[in-house]
Amino acid sequence: MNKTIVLASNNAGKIKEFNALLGDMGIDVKPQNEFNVEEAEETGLSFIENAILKARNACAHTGLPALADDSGIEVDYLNGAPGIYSARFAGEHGNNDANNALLLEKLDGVPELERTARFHCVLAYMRHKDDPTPLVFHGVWEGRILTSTEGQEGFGYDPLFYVPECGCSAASLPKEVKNQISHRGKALKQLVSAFQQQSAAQQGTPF
Ligand SMILES: O=P(O)(O)OP(=O)(O)OP(=O)(O)OC[C@H]1O[C@@H](n2cnc3c(O)ncnc32)[C@H](O)[C@@H]1O
Ligand SMILES: [Mg+2]
Repeated sequence: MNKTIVLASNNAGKIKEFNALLGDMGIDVKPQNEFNVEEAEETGLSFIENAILKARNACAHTGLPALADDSGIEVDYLNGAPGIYSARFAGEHGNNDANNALLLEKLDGVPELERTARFHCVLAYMRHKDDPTPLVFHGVWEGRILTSTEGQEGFGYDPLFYVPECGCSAASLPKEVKNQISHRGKALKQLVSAFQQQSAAQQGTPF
């Protein structure tokens, strides 16, 4: 299964997680900045729409198959915010410290039981820009929002995301553990098994 796929993401944290998870599968994923792909505008109203927009944009610029990830955190007390706007919650795209500070501020004084939240990760894989049947996978990771940051690993909201099954924040988990149980890890496992099935059905012709 040696095939190059463009990874339609500019997020260094995500790219590291993808390399760790897909490298072992013999799938060569190259970030879109290696092809000077311009960032897609995320104008969709759902993770699914945005993931497809990003994948289509990378296919169009490279002529290669592309995989995109649109993800974010849904906080129940905030009626699902920041959701698809997670990267730009505090205004400036990708300012993790500002996003985390704003989340803490909005949940100030909210008791533990009402701080439930979950990460979503939607992956879209497209063979080419006009692919009429993008493959879409969705992984979810349940937890709650801490009252202060904890841990140094990961990226984004990880320092504020308490993982009940581990008894610590996502940013306190070794990366191998996060990759096994996270929203992204779950979505990627579905993708890998779809690739394997397809490859078997096509007698070795990779996806
Ligand atoms: O669109 P690309 O280029 O992939 O990079 P991005 O950072 O803009 O990515 P998104 O549009 O999907 O926004 C997702 C945001 O949700 C947060 N997020 C997603 N997955 C996360 C994870 O595993 N841990 C912590 N925060 C995460 C983080 O703040 C991301 O910036
Ligand atoms: Mg983005």
